[in-house]
Amino acid sequence: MPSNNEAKNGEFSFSSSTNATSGGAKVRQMGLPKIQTQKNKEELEGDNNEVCHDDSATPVKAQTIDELHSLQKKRSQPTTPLTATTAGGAAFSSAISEEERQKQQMQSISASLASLTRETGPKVVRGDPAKKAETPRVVQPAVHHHFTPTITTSDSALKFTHILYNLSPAELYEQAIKYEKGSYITSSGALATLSGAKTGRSPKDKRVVKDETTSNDLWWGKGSPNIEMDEQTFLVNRERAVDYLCSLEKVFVNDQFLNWDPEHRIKVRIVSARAYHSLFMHNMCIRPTTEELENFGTPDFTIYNAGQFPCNRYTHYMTSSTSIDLNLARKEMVILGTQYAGEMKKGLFGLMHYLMPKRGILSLHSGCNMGKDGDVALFFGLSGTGKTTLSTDHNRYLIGDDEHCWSDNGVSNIEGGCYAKCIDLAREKEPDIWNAIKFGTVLENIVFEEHTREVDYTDKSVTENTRAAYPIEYIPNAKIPCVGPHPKNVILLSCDAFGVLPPVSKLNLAQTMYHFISGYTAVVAGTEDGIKEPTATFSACFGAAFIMLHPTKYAAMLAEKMQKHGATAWLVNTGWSGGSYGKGNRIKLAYTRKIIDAIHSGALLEANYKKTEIFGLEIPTEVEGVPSEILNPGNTWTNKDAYDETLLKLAGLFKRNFDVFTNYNIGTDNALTQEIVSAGPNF
Ligand SMILES: Nc1ncnc2c1ncn2[C@@H]1O[C@H](COP(=O)(O)OP(=O)(O)OP(=O)(O)O)[C@@H](O)[C@H]1O
Ligand SMILES: O=C([O-])CC(=O)C(=O)O
Ligand SMILES: [Ca+2]
Ligand SMILES: [Mn+2]
Repeated sequence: MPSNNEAKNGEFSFSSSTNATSGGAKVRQMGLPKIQTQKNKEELEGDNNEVCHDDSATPVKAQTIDELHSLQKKRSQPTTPLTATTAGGAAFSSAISEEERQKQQMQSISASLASLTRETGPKVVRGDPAKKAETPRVVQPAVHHHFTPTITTSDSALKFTHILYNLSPAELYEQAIKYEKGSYITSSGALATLSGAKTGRSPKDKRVVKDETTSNDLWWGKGSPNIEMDEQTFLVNRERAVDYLCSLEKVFVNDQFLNWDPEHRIKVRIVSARAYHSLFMHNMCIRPTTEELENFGTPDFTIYNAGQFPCNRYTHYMTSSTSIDLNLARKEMVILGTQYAGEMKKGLFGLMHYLMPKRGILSLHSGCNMGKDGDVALFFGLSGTGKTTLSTDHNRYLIGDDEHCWSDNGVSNIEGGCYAKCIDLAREKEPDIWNAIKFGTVLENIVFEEHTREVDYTDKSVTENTRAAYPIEYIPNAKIPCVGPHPKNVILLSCDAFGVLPPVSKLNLAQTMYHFISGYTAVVAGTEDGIKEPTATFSACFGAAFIMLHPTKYAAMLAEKMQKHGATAWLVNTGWSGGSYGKGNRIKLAYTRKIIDAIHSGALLEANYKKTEIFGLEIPTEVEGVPSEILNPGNTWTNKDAYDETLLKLAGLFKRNFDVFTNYNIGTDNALTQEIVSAGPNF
C-alpha cells in the first residue's frame, strides 16, 4: 500500500520502481513452490514396504474444523500505540487505548449516519454480520446535540448497522462476489462489476444548495452546471439516503484523502451500500496508512451514496429518480438513484473546484506527467479526448490522469488512482493500462467470455463507456508522491470528429485562453443506426460539468500561472483526419504519441511554422515520425470544398459559443480580455 507520508513535498524525488508497485510484484518474483512428484533418495531408502501411506505431511494442529479455520487467519496486527509525536493535531491527540480509539471511530461513523430528526445516530457495530462469532460488541450510538425532540424509540433505533470500515481489496472482492449480482473475477484478476441502469454521469440531476454564501460565490444561471436546490430539500434527500443506508444490515465506510499536496489535503468519508463503490473509492482516493487512519478524526467532507434507492419525485426540484446533491455549508453530498461510481469521483472534484481556488490554487481537469529531467506536462481535454491514454506514457513518470491542483508549490494530483476508458483497449497500443487491469482493479460494465472470463474489450453490449479504476501505483512509472514542479507544457486535447483542426498547433497565451474557455471537442452521437453528423461540445475549462465558479476565474488563474512559469501551450487534435467522421479516420494513436514526444523533448518548439486560415493556428511543417502531409488537415481531404465548408461551419460554432463570454473580464487586465476575444476564428 502506498503511503502518502512518504511524501517529501518540494523534493519531487522518484520512488524506486519496487516502491511504486504493489506487493503483487514480489509474490511473482518468488514464484510458486515446486510440486514434489517423487520422493527423494533418503525417503526412498527409508521405505521398506510397497504400500504407499500418505504420512509424509505433518498433521494439522487442530481437533475440529472450526479450530482449523481459526488457524487460517492471523489477527491483524494491533495498530501502533499512539505517542504524543505521532498523534499531532488530530482529534485523538492524547494517548488512548486501541479499544477506546476504535470506539471513537465507530461513534464518529454513527454521528455521520445520524438522522437530523432523531436524538441519536444508529447503533453501529464493526464487522461483517455474516461472521457472527467475530462480531465485537455494539458501540453506543453517538448522541447529537441539536436534535428536535420527537420520538424517543423507533424500530430503526432498535436495530444496529454493521460497519465494514476501510476493507482491503481482497475483503471487498469477497463481499462483492457473495452479495452483488454481476460481480465476477476476470481472467486477469480484476473485479468485473455492473453499475446498473446508469453507465455514465447524470449532469442534469446534479444540484447544489443555494444559500447566502453560495449564491454570491458560485456560478449560476445559463451555461452553469450548478442547478440550484434549497437547504430544506437537501435535508429531505439526505434523510432519505441516511434512512436507506441505516435500514441495511451493513454499510461500507471509506476514510481517505484527496490531494497529494500535504498542505492542502482533504479528509473524505464515503458511506456506501456496495462493495463495488467502496473498492472504486479505495482505488480512486488516496489510501491512508494505518497510522494516518488512526489519526483521521472527523472528516472534512462526507458522501452518502444511496445510489440503489431513488429520490422521491414528489420532492421539490426532483425531475427524475436520480439526484446528486452537494451542500457546501454542511460539507456533504448525497447520491440517490444512480449507482455509477464516477458520480462520487466527480462530485469530489466539484468540491475541490470550490475549495482550492479560494486558497489561490487552480484545480484542473487534466492529466499530468513528468519527464526524466523534471519537465512537467498537463493534458486538458473533455471526456474521451486522451488525458488518461496520453499521460500514461512508458517513458515518463505519471503524476495523475484526470484531476490536479496547480499551486505555488507546483502540481499535485487530487486522486490516488486512474479511471481509464476501456472500449477497444489493446495490449499493444496501451500496454501500461492493459497491465494495470489485474487483482484490485474495478472493471465496470465490460463483457467477458462466460467460461474463460477473458474480457472482450470491443464489446459495447452494456455500454460504450466501459471503464477500469486502478490505484495509480499499478502504473509502473507512477510518480509517488504524486506531485511535481511547475508545468513546462500545457496540452489542450480535442477530439475533432469534423476533421478540420490540425493534429498539432502552437498557441500564444490569448489563443490558449480562448481555447481553454471554449473547451471544444466533437463527439459522434448514436453510432448504431449508421453514420451520424458529429456534434460539437463546448465545455468551459474542459470540464464545465465540474466547475463551481465562473469559467473566467479559472482562466485568469491559468493565464497568470502560465505567464509566471513560462509554460507553452499546444492544441492537439486526437480526432479525425482526411474527412469528418464516416469519411476520414481517427488520427493514429502512434502519430499522436510522436507529436506529444516532440512537445516533451522541446523539438517541436524549434520547428518551422505556418499560420492556418480562419483559426489562425500555428502549425509545424514537420514532426519526427509523423507524415508531413497530415499536419495540415486541408491536405488530407479529397474534397477541398467540403473541407472549407466544414471548417467554416466549425468556426461558426466556436463564435456562437464564445458570445456568452465576451461580456466578462478575464482577470483584472482588460487588454488581455480583448486579446482573448479576438484570438478565436476570424472570417
Ligand atoms: N489519436 C488518439 N489519441 C488519443 N486517444 C486515442 C487516439 N485514437 C484513439 N484513442 C482512444 O481514445 C480514448 C481516449 O480516452 P481517455 O481515457 O484517454 O479519455 P480521457 O480524456 O481520460 O477522458 P475521461 O475524462 O472521461 O477519463 C482511448 O480509448 C484511446 O484508446
Ligand atoms: O467522470 C466520469 O464518468 C469519467 C470522467 O473522467 C469524465 O467524464 O471526465
Ligand atoms: Ca480519464
Ligand atoms: Mn475526467
